Amino acid sequence: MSQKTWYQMTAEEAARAHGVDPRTGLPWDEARSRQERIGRNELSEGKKISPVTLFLNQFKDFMVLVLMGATLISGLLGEYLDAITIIAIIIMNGVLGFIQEFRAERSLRALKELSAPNAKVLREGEVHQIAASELVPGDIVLLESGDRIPADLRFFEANGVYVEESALTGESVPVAKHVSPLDHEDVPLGDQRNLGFMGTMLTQGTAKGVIVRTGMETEMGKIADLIQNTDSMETPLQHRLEQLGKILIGVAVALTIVVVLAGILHGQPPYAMFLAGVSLAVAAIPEGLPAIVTIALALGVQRMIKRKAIVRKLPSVETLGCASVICSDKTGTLTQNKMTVTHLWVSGQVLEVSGDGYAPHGSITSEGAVVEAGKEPMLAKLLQVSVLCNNAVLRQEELEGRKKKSKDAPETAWTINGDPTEGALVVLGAKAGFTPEKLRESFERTGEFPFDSERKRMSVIVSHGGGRMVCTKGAPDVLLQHCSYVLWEGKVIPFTPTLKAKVMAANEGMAKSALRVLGLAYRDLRSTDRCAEYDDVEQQLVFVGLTGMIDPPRREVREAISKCRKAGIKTVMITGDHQTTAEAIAKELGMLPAGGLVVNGQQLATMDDDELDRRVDDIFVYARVSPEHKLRIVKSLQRKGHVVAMTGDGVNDAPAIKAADIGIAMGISGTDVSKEASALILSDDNFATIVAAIEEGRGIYENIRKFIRYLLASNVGEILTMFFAMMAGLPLPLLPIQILWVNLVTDGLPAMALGIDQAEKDLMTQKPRSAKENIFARRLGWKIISRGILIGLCTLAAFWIALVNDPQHPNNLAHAQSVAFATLVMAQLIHVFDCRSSRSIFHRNPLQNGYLVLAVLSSLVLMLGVMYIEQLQPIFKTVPLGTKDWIMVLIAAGIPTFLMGIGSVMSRPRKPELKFGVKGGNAKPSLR
Ligand SMILES: Nc1ncnc2c1ncn2[C@@H]1O[C@H](COP(=O)(O)OP(=O)(O)OP(=O)(O)O)[C@@H](O)[C@H]1O
Ligand SMILES: [Ca+2]
Repeated sequence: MSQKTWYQMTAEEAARAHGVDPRTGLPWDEARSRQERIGRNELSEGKKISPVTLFLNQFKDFMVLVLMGATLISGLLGEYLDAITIIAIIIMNGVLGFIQEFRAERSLRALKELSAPNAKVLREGEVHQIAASELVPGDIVLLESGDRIPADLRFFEANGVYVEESALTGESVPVAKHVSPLDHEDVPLGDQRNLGFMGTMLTQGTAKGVIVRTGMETEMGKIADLIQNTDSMETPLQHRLEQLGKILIGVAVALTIVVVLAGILHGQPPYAMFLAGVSLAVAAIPEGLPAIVTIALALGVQRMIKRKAIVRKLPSVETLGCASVICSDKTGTLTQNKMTVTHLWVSGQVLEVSGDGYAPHGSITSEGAVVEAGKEPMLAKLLQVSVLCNNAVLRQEELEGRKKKSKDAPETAWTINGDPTEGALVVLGAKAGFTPEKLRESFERTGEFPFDSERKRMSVIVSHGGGRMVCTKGAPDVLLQHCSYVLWEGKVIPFTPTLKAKVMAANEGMAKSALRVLGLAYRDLRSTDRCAEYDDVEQQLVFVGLTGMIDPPRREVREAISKCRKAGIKTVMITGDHQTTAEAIAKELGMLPAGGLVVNGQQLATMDDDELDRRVDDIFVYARVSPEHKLRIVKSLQRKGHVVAMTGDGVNDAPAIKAADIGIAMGISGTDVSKEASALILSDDNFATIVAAIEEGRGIYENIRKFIRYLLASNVGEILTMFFAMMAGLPLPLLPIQILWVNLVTDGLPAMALGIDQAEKDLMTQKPRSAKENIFARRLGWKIISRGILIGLCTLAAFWIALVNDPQHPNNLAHAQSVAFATLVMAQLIHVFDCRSSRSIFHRNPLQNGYLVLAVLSSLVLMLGVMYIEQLQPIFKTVPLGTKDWIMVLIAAGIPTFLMGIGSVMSRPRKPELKFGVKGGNAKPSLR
C-alpha cells in the first residue's frame, strides 16, 4: 500500500496521522516529548564560531605574531624570564579580547532570539501564544492575515485564505488555499493548495492547520542553505571603524618604525629597539575597538529592551540617534486604545452613556432621564447593529495572585478579546441588555466582509426568521456614501441632503470633543439579492445613528512629545481617524504648534510630490489617510533631508515601515508582516517607548565616542612618549614589557566601562546629529590628538626629571623608567574620567559610573602590583617609588586634565537654542 502524502490526505487523516484531536490540540507533555524527539522548529543556522576558534583568532593579528616570534627568539637567546612574561601578557591580552568578543557574540545571538516570531497554538483546548520554535508536528495553529506560517501545515479550515509563497516558489502573486485533498501524485509545490509552508505569509483570511513537518524537515528547511539569510548585523559605524582600524594600524606601524630608526640612530642597541618597537605597535593598535563597539551596542540594546523597545536590526541603534521626525499612528500608540462609548446620536437626538472602561455597568440617558432601549425601537436597532456587526468578545477574568484583595470577593477584570473599537460597542450593548449571546438566539451570522483601514467599514450578513439582513458599521463620512435611507423619528425615509448634513454636523460635533465616531447602518435583504461581494450588500443602506467613543491619550505621551520638541525631533500624527478627532487629540497632546497644518487623505491625494515637499515641514497631523499614503509621507520627508521613524501595524503598512529610516512595528497589535519589515518593535505599542529608544540610541553613540576618545588618546600618548624620547636622544622611557603592561592595564576594563556610561544631562536637549556625521566630528579628533601630545610630553618630562635629578641613584635608569611607567598609567586613568563629559572632568561626578571606578581601581592594583611585589620587580625591571616620586607622577599625570579643564571652564558653553515648529513670521495659509 503506497503511503499518501499530506496533500492527498483529508485534513482529518493528517491530524490522525499525527495523533492529535483538532478540537483540543496536543497535550503539553506530549508536545514536550515530541520536541525532545524531533528537535526545535528551527532552521539550523550557519556555522557558529566555536569558543576555541574565537580564542585562537585573538592571536592571528600580524603584529602579535611578530611580537611572539621576536619573543621566542629572545627566549632562545637566553632571556627566558622576559620571553615567558611577554607571552603571558599576550595571552592575558588574548583572554581579554576573547571575553569581549564572546560577550558581543552572545548578546547578538540573544538579540536574534528576541525578535523570533510567535505562533498561536491550540493545546489542551486552549489557545496560547508561544515561540514558533516550540511547535511540533501535530500542533494545531491558528493564523490570520499578516501572519507568517511557522511550519509546514495541512489546512483544515481556510476562510478566504491567500498565501504569498514567493520565498519558496518565486511566484509573487498570493495563491488561494483550500482544505480539500488532492488526488494526484507529484503535485508541484506551488499547486499544493491545501498545504501551508514555513516562512510564507498569509496575506488574507483566517485559517487553522495541523503541523505536518517542522524545522529542517520543512520545504524551507530543504533550501535553508541557499537562502541562509545574511541580514547584516554590522552597523555603518562598525564598518567605518573597521576601515579606520586599518588606517590606525598603518599609522601605528609607521610611527613605530620611525621610533625604532630614531632610537638606533641615537645609539640604542638595534635588537632592543626592535623588541620595543614591536611591543609599542602591539600596544598602540586599538585591536579591542570593534569588540567594544559591539558590546556597547549590544548592552545598549539590552537597556532598550528593558524600556520596551526591541531592536531587530543593530544598525538602527545608530540611526535612532539621528532621528529627526517621528511619524506615529494615533490609536493605541498615542492613545490607550481603551475605547468607551460616551455618546449616541439617533434620529437627531443625543444620548449619553455612563460607565467606565469595559465593565458592562452603566446606563443610557437623555437629558438626565434614563432611556430604556427595549422601549425605543430606534435605539434598539442601533444597539442590535452594533453588537451583530462585531467580532469582539467581552470577558470577565478573575485577577490572580497578589492583585486579589480579599479571599471571599475575588476581584474581576473585564477584558476585550479583539478590536477595542468593537469592544466598546459590545460593552455598550451589554449595558442595555443587548448581549451577543441573546442576539445570537435569533440572528445567525452567514457572512462577513471584514474591516480594513482602506475601506474603513465592515459588514456582516445575518439570517433571522427566514429573512436576511446586512449590518454595516464604519467611518461616518464613508458609510454615508452607501446609505440611501435613514431611520428618522421611527420611520425609514429617504436620506435627503438636509438629513445627511444633520448627521455630518453631529459627527463633527462629537469629533471636536476628541471622540472617535462610528456610523451604523443596515438593510433587509431580499431572497434574490446577491451577496458575494461587499459592493452587493453595502448599498442602499438604512442609516441608523452614530456612536462616539473616547480613547484617552496615554499618560506618558504628552511628556514624551515635549521631550522630542526639546531634542529637535518633530512629531507627526498619521491616523485613519477623522480629521476633527485627530486634531482635537493632537492639540490635547501638544503635537500641533500654532500655525501647524492638519491635512486629510483627500487633500493629500490632490497634492503632487512637489507640493507635498513644500508643505511637509509644516504638516503635523495627517487624518483619514490610508496606509499607502504613509509611504508618500516618508519619501517626502526623506527628500527634505529628514531621518524618519515611522510606526505601523497592518500588512499594508509594511512598505512605509521598510522605506523609513527606522521602521517601527507594534509588539502587541502588529502583524508579523509589519514586524518583519521593522527595525524596532515596541513591546508595549507606546509612543513614549520610541522616544526612550531614541534617547538610548543617542547615548550609545556618545558612549562609543567616549571610549574611542579614550583609547586613541591613550595610544597616541604611548607612541609619542617613545617618539619624543628617541628624538631627544634619551634612553628608552619604557621597556617592552612595561609598554605591554600599560596597554593591558589601561585598555581593557576602563574602556569597556566607558561603553556603558550614563548619558550626559544635555543628551535630549540637542538637535539630532546628522546621519553623515563623522565619528571624530564636534572636535573629537582635536581632543584626541591634543590629549595624546600632552600625555606624551608630561610622561617624558617626568622621565627626564627623574633621570637627571638623581644621577647617583644606583638604579637610575630603572627608577626613571618606573616613574614614566607610573605616569603614563596614571595619566590614562585620570583621562578616562575626562572622557565621560563632552566638556571636562569638572562637569560630572566622577563616582557616578560605578563600573568605571571599579575598573580604574583594578587597573591601579595591577600597576602597583608589578611595582611593589618583590617577585615581580625583576621581571618588569621596576623599582618602588618614594613619596616625592609619587607627587611628581601625580602632578605630571594630572596636568593634561587640569589644563583641559581650565580651558573648558573658561570657554562658556553656548546654550543650544532649539525651537521647533513652523518658521515664525510669514503666516501660513491654512489648508482648510
Ligand atoms: N472595527 C471597525 N469596524 C468598522 N469601522 C471601523 C472599525 N475600526 C475603525 N473603524 C473606522 O475606520 C476608521 C479608520 O480606522 P483605522 O484603524 O484605519 O485607523 P485608526 O485606528 O483610527 O488610527 P491609526 O491609523 O492611528 O491606528 C476609524 O476612524 C473608524 O471610523
Ligand atoms: Ca593602548
